[in-house]
Amino acid sequence: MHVVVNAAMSADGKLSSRRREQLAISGEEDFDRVDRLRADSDAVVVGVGTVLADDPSLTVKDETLCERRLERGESAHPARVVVDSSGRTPEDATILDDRAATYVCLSEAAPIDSRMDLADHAELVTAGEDRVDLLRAFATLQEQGLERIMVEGGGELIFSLFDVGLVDELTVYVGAKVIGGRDAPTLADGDGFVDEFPLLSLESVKRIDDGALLRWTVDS
Ligand SMILES: NC(=O)C1=CN([C@@H]2O[C@H](COP(=O)(O)OP(=O)(O)OC[C@H]3O[C@@H](n4cnc5c(N)ncnc54)[C@H](OP(=O)(O)O)[C@@H]3O)[C@@H](O)[C@H]2O)C=CC1
Ligand SMILES: Nc1nc(O)c(N)c(N[C@@H]2O[C@H](COP(=O)(O)O)[C@@H](O)[C@H]2O)n1
Repeated sequence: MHVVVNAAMSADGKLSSRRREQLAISGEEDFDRVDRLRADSDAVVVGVGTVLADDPSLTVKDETLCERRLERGESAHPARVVVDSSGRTPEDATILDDRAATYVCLSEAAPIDSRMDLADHAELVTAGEDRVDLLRAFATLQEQGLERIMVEGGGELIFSLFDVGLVDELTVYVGAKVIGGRDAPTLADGDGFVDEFPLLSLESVKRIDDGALLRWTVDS
């Protein structure tokens, strides 16, 4: 399995404002790059915080890219995965529509009613007692044939993935705006590291739109 985290942040490291509403930080060229990355993935993963804030579709937007996937014998869109310990994904969330397969990763604490509602629209993966055990959940996804994984956020999930050592690659688009706010989400939130910080090797820097795309691999 190969896990790429991709996100867009402001020049001051924020993924969104303190209102936690979806904000376009990427420009047109970067959104096209993200679309290509999705098209080259088996699954696109987000945390339930992103589903509740953004109601994303996580589908491939460019029809030519969908057609190329079909020609390769793949589904038109990669699978979508929500990491959602207690089954808070709303039943009418766009991510549960029938455009692509969806997996919801739950913990054992998820109530039976939520499970039954979600099971009508998604494959359920249960891992962990109170919180999703990411190592076990990702191992189950791999058993389902999902090898090329793209994680699109948000900051809580990204932190946890670094914490358990699941991230192979990090691509960050740094946009030309300052958002600020101590309560605004950043690229890696969670409890934060105080030692044994994950270390990265810078692989490339590219100007895109009016910002910069940074690509790192994660040191083992
Ligand atoms: N600019 C960008 O590229 C992006 C921006 N965003 C923005 O980020 C914000 C959302 O980010 P955020 O609030 O951090 O939410 P996340 O999408 O990271 O979801 C976090 C939630 O995931 C659930 N979860 C389950 N298991 C775990 C685990 N092991 N580790 C971590 N989380 C787990 C938790 O909820 P529970 O305990 O209920 O399961 C947690 O609160 C929004 O404002 C959105 O617009 C989001 C994506 C990309
Ligand atoms: N790459 C990138 N740049 C931004 O500026 C963003 N705001 C995001 N957000 C991510 O994209 C998801 C929306 O996807 P759909 O258009 O609905 O398919 C959103 O939920 C974030 O994960 N990404």
